[in-house]
Amino acid sequence: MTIKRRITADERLLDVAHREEWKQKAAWRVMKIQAEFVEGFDTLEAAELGNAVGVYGSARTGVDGDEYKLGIELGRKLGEAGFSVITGGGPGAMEAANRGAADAGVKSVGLGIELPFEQGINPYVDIQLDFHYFFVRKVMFLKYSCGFCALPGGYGTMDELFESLTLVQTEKVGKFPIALIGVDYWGGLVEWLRSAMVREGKISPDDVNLLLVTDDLDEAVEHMKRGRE
Ligand SMILES: CC(C)=CCNc1ncnc2c1ncn2[C@@H]1O[C@H](COP(=O)(O)O)[C@@H](O)[C@H]1O
Repeated sequence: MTIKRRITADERLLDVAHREEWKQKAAWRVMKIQAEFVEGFDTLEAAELGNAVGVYGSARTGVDGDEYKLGIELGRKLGEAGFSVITGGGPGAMEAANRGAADAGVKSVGLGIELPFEQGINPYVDIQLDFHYFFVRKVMFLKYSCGFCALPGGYGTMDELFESLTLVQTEKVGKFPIALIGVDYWGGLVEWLRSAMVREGKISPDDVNLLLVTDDLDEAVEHMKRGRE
């Protein structure tokens, strides 16, 4: 099946090719962005998520592999520990974590995003939001989670991870545990943080300790409990 490419709201806002259109419709777009914030806050306040953990991870994780099983297990263990689970609502690792949360009977949230090639929200989400703008969606992740777990992922996962890390490092958010699940996958990145960023003085040695890197899901869940109210 071929999926038709569509122009997204983010693209219209950011792409220089749409500058003329932006000039004419700037005020309307700002209102649309505002409406997206209002809708997000309203829905997630009404959802009464309690303590929730954001789970990031690849949209491309296959349903038949060990990584997908790991995602289900993580969602389930977080749920059993009393956390709601928030993901991007897409396929792969997001779907796995939502599935585990649904198995555990806790609230399973999907912050969906409009993309040029729409994939749709995964079926294990019970509270669904659909965003046009990545930046609005990121605020929701951060406002309604008390910690994050990152399963192996690509650029999208990195973006979400480093946004969270920057906010913790700059003390914009307080206690906010972050766990990277998968020593083999993440070990090289953490090694590079030490050998390049710390060595060149771009971050302090303690900044690396803002990340827990583990294969042990129980350890990750215990770590998340440090972010609870
Ligand atoms: C196969 C494909 C491109 C599907 C896209 N469908 C998606 N649906 C929802 N969130 C997404 C999607 N792609 C990326 N993201 C966001 O970026 C992260 C995954 O990006 P990546 O696959 O690691 O880089 C997720 O945590 C999610 O919040």
